[in-house]
Amino acid sequence: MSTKRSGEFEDAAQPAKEIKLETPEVEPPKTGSKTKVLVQNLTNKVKEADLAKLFADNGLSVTRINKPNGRSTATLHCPSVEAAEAVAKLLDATPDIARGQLKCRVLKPRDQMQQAVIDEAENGSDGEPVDLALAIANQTTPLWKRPYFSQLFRKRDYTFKQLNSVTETVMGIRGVKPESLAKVQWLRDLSKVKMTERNAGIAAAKQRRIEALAEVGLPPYEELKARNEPISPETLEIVKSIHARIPAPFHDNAPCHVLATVPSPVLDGYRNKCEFGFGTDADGQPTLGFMAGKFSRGTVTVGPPDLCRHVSPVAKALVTAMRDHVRSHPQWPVYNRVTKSGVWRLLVTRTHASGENMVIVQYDPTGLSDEAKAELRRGLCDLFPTTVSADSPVPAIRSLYVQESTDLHNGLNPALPFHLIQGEPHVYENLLGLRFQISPNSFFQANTRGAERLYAIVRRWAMGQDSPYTLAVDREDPLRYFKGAADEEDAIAAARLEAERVKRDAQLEIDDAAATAAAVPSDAVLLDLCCGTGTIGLSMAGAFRRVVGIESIPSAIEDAKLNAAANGITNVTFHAGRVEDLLPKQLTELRAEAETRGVPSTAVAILDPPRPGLDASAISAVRTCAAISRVVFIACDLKSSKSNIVDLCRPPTNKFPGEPFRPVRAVPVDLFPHTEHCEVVVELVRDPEAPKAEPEAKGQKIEAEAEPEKVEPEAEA
Ligand SMILES: C[S@@+](CC[C@H](N)C(=O)[O-])C[C@H]1O[C@@H](n2cnc3c(N)ncnc32)[C@H](O)[C@@H]1O
Repeated sequence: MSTKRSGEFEDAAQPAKEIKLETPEVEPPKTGSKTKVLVQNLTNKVKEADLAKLFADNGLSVTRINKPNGRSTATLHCPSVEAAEAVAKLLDATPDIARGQLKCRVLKPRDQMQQAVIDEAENGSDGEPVDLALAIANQTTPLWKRPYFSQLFRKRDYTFKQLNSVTETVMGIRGVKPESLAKVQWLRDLSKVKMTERNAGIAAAKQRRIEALAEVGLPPYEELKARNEPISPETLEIVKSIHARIPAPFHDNAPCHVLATVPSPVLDGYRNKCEFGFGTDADGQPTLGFMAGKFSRGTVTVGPPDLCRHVSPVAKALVTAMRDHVRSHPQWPVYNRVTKSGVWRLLVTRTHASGENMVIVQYDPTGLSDEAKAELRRGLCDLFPTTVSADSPVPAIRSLYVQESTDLHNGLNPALPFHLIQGEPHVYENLLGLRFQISPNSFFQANTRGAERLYAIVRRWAMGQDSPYTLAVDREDPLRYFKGAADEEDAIAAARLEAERVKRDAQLEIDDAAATAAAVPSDAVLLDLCCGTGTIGLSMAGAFRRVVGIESIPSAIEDAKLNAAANGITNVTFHAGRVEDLLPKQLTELRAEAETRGVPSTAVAILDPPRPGLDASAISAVRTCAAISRVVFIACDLKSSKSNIVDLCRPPTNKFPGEPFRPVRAVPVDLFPHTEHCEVVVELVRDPEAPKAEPEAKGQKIEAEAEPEKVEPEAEA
């Protein structure tokens, strides 16, 4: 139960010191790098114009002044460290602008890699309006300026919070009798811990935090606060990350251990599928990219993906080619979402590590003659050829599709036909040694290398085994990174650490795969629920007696069957339909099979629901299926789908019969670097001491007596 007293940490979620961690060598910053001066304790009367005059009178170069009216702080952008130091010196020597003691701090310059990106944003790229590119990057990848280790901590923190709230929700479910709650073993384990034990745990965590902070040269957070001085965003970021990394045990009511976030093997250009909308840029020029802001708030300006770290260079090249094509064909205007007129609507790129690329262009055919449509399609075929010369800026496109749409809804419409206008109908991608066919409308994980890591963990956990990979990441000493963040020289050390980690990760993945290959296949049946095109079930078929995939979209099931045949996998069956409808029949088959074999049949379920989670009836079907002894739940949005975990773990009722599950471990896996999103894997097993089902209560909420004792937030900042 989080009892955070103030929003200080959240307020401090500023971009931390920008350190590139993913390449081994980082040059130390040059003194000529751009930097900022943070000023505090200015009098309210001082305006931006006063400061500008002061600097001009003294011949000092300040490129931008930001002093919000009525505030005592200012941020001054300077072209070099020397200029910033001269500015700070001048301000120190100008007492009449200060309220009490003026404080000036020259920020360390950004490291070279980030600087290059920022320079591009500030100086323009390819003629696009610069601020727009930056705004788009900030919007689509809001964490892109944070060091990667800080992004990983943030995602673990998020997982903790969501799992805490699973416990709290189960404790507060309407109508469940307190004695039923008290019989649920995982809740008992949480609540039986006495206050003294909890406080002892909290005291130990507090001490570990103090030691961790001391190692990076910082005092305890309480001491920092007691100084009554502003704490820099960088310092707060470090404190916050250390506190998140060393949670107060028992104070956090997460029902299981949350392992450290597993990093993505690729940090840049990792998305294999991107959707770019057409529109106009800030100068009214036709373009495509991402919308700057929300259409619902009246924004229609579209900006380029140039600075978006998650978009691959290949996709960016396709966007540039398409933009130039649109600008040179004014007879076909871009679609205007306000007037609902125009032609070009959407460009979807599917660019794969296999080197096979697909492009889908959506346009509005309204008012276009058959000749005009044929000409438009011919133009696209010329723009995206199937073979290209070695020096071509755009790659070869294996599959080129168009979709005609007059929908109000933006995006590809799976119900409308996709017309193949050039090349082959499918592209292929390799994943964990298997080859998967991808159609224009197929779901495929957006980060292929990240998905391999995710599936390898799921496979180990589904087999009831540890993943050497997650354990190694969890054991890693996080302070290595904080030490790296302490000063610029250490930024180089931190980058080396990161390079070491990438190398070690590659080896761990090999070890993980070898351990899986060496393991005796489980006698259990693997139920791949919400299987999409079967990637998870197929990649685990070798580890289980047989695999059953269930998916509600029939075309995905057709792809799954083709993928099984193409990879020579014969111990799988795929069924089109809803989990809640088809699972009971599987249960009957399992029973019949058990009778024939003369041994009880057990099943392990992989549950990979869509973002909002599954309907409660599907969860009820899983609970009812007594043969399912273990569930590996994969949440692409844990906040939205955690009610499924609640329903798996709550005491039995008529609506949710069967033994409840208990979460045993969880791990966030970062498939979406620089964004707030991550996948979370939770392993659940049956709770052996479950109470009997009781009728589902309708009506008022009954407070659970067995609510865990509240603990004073001793170790919380
Ligand atoms: C996050 S995707 C997972 C796809 C697949 N496991 C993979 O990794 O490629 C969720 C899938 O659940 C399917 N789905 C949604 N509701 C369902 C239901 N009630 N029964 C079966 N499948 C469902 C969706 O069509 C979608 O393919």
